[in-house]
Formats: sequence, structure tokens, C-alpha cells
Amino acid sequence: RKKIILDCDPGHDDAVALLLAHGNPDIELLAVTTVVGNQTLEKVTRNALSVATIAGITGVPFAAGCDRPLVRTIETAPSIHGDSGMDGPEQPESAIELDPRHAVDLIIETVMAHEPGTVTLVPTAGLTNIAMAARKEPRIVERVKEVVLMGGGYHVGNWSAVAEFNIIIDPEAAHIVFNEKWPVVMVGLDLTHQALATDEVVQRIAKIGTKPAKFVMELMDFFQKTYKDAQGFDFPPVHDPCAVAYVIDPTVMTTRKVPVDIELQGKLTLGMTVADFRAPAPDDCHTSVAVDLDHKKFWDLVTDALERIGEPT
Ligand SMILES: Nc1ccc([C@@H]2N[C@H](CO)[C@@H](O)[C@H]2O)cc1
Ligand SMILES: [Ca+2]
Repeated sequence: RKKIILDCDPGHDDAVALLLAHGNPDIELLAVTTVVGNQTLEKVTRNALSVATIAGITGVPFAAGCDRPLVRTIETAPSIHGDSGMDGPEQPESAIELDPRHAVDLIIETVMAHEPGTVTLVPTAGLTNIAMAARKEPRIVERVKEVVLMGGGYHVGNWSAVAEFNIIIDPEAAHIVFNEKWPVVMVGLDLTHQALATDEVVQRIAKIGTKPAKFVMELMDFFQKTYKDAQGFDFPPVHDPCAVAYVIDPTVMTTRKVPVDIELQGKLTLGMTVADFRAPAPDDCHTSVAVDLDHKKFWDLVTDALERIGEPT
């Protein structure tokens, strides 16, 4: 099984990523950590514990991390995720206790406790926790198998003309993560805008008939409305589970090995993930970007995971 740490900011699509990681039999979810992003740390952490309660995720440590970016001020995304950060469904009071450790320490301890090259970091939020972990314990950089992150976009932005939310809310953290010498797979908007929760997809999920599937339906219902109003999409792109799907089965998408770096100075381009497609990529290139999604394979993974979780409603 593939061992992962999910670092997230639930977040409608983070919730689906967590359910996919929990439901898929090839994934061993070692830890779930939260970070400020879609909403404040307190809100996204409460949301993560709500999802864990609904899905019955036990025996997995959940820890809260950084409550603001490394340098800049907090920017959240209520226009997409609402005031709670996961508006739409009724949220259960969570019965799950937070791990007392800081997320950064849980990430470090988990990576150092497992064999080198066996733990994959899956960030689906701003990269503040990941950058802090690499700075506090530099040995995790050579020990981590790879970093498979949802963020960025080589030709697409959603929080500026050229920058994606997870990167631009903490560009200094992203710069650290993309420049450490661990393998980074960037699952950016170029890919995730192909993962649309269309009516056909939502109908498939509706048929599952379990509490977690009903919860996802209600999440998607809200997400569709805000994505329509805020970004003019007919259907919402479910970004974060794309990163988990890649870890499960890398053939779910195509990738290209290209140098990627983060713009920190630009007036118009701050937070841009600048990918250099000029061939050939340098031999020491440790970054790659996701290009084309196999829709059927992706949604089969998501619906299969949901079918494995929870009791009928
Ligand atoms: N408009 C918008 C802003 C933020 C997000 C969140 N950031 C990433 C996509 O930009 C995902 O991780 C998602 O949770 C999605 C849409
Ligand atoms: Ca997210």
C-alpha cells in the first residue's frame, strides 16, 4: 500500500480527497494535517474532523498546523467555500480528538518513523506546513518518496490571471517546496479543471446511497453554485482528489518532466508557477506537471472509494 500524509484545508474538494484516500484500499493514510487556506485554521480543522466523523476514519492522527502564511497576511476563499469553509451540508459535531502535536511535528515524526522512500506527502492546500517541516527537519527532504501536490498551473490561474490559490496565498512557502531537491509532481489547474463534477458524475454518486456519498452530493451542490457565480463554470472542478488519484494510479493522468519555479517578485505574476517546457529538461530536473486526465479512471476511483465507506442512509 502507498503511505501518504494528506495536508489539507477542507474545503469541498479537500473533503473528497480525504474520502478517496480513506476509501481506496491501496492507500494507507498515515496522518491528516490542516493548514490555513480556504478558511481559517480553526474552521478547516473543524471541517476535517467533521469529514472524519462522517466517514468513520479512526486510528489516523489529525493535527492542526500553521494558522497564517510564512510572510504575508491571511487570504481565505469564502466566495467558493463559504463562511464555514465547507458550506452546504449539515456538519456533525465531531467525536474525534485532535492530535496534540503541531502538524509540522506530526509530518516530521511520521516521515522519520518510516523507511526512507516510503512516505508520499500529498498537500492539497497552501504549502506553509510543508515548507516549515523541510526547514525544521531538512532530513525529510531526502527521506520523502515524493511530494504530489494540488496547486499551481502552467497555463491557468484562478486567484490572479496567472496564479493559483494554494500557491499565491503563501508563495514563499511554495518557493521553498519547489526548490528543495525532493521529487515534486504538480497537479495544477491545467489538470484539475478537467475533473468536473458533471450531472452524470453526481448521479453516479447519488446512486451509492450512503451517508458519505450523500455528504459529497451536498458538497457538490454548494460547490456548483459558487463556481458558477464566482468563476462562470457550469460544473465545479474537484481539484484535490486528483493529487490522491495520482498516488493511487499514476496512469490516471499524463505528466511532463519540466523545471518549475515560483515567481516572488512580479507585480502581475506573483505566485505564478513558471514551467519551462523548452526541451530537453535538465537531467537534474526533480519537478513534473500533470497534463491530461483520464476522466473515467478518475471518477471510477472516486465512486469506488465512496462505495467502500459508510453505511446506507
Ligand atoms: N476559487 C478557488 C479557490 C481555492 C480553491 C482551493 N484551492 C485549490 C484550487 O485552487 C484547491 O485545493 C481548493 O481546495 C478552489 C477554488
Ligand atoms: Ca484545498
